[in-house]
Amino acid sequence: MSKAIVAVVYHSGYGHTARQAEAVANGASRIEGVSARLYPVSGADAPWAELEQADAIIFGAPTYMGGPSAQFKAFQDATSSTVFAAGGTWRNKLAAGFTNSASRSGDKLASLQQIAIFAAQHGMHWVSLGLPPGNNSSQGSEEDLNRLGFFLGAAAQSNADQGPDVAPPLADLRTAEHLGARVAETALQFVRGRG
Ligand SMILES: Cc1cc2nc3c(=O)[nH]c(=O)nc-3n(C[C@H](O)[C@H](O)[C@H](O)COP(=O)(O)O)c2cc1C
Repeated sequence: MSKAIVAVVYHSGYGHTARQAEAVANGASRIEGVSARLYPVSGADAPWAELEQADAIIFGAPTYMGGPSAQFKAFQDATSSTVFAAGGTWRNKLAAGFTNSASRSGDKLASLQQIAIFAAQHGMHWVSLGLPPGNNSSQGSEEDLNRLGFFLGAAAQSNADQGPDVAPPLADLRTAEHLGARVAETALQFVRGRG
């Protein structure tokens, strides 16, 4: 049976986005035949050889000042030489993204868009969240999957005065798990299609 490797590469300054990243990886590893690997980054150093082995890379960063954190951007910029100029070695891998911030919007969309453009620069295939928006009717609630109503990737919201032990809430972690599982299933389809 075919196997697929899903890498989750993320930055987290204070631990909230790390919770989201763990949920993404848990969702991916639930899919039989998929091995999920978590890679925290905080600048230009990354396990480049291991990322090379991945069939899909899911990128995540907190939204800081309306975009991915500077530490995650430094990782992205490093790929200019380690990946792009080294032969475009991420071409045709799958990609997806997630972000977390304090406000419900907090301009998270700008971070997801930036990550999607980054993936496109590497010739990767973008996998969207694939969930309808939650909590957008009188029947909705804060417990809904995709309660923040994103399509491009998974969003989470962490109250500014709460630590990563309680934030982001379960609904956002389950949304992150959904993204991981969706990318894992798609990665298996790609791997089997190549065989
Ligand atoms: C430098 C900085 C900039 C921030 N900018 C935003 C922002 O633009 N929008 C927002 O909603 N929250 C913003 N926040 C709040 C963080 O996104 C939020 O605390 C998040 O949970 C941090 O994730 P982390 O614990 O993984 O670092 C900012 C926080 C910091 C430290």
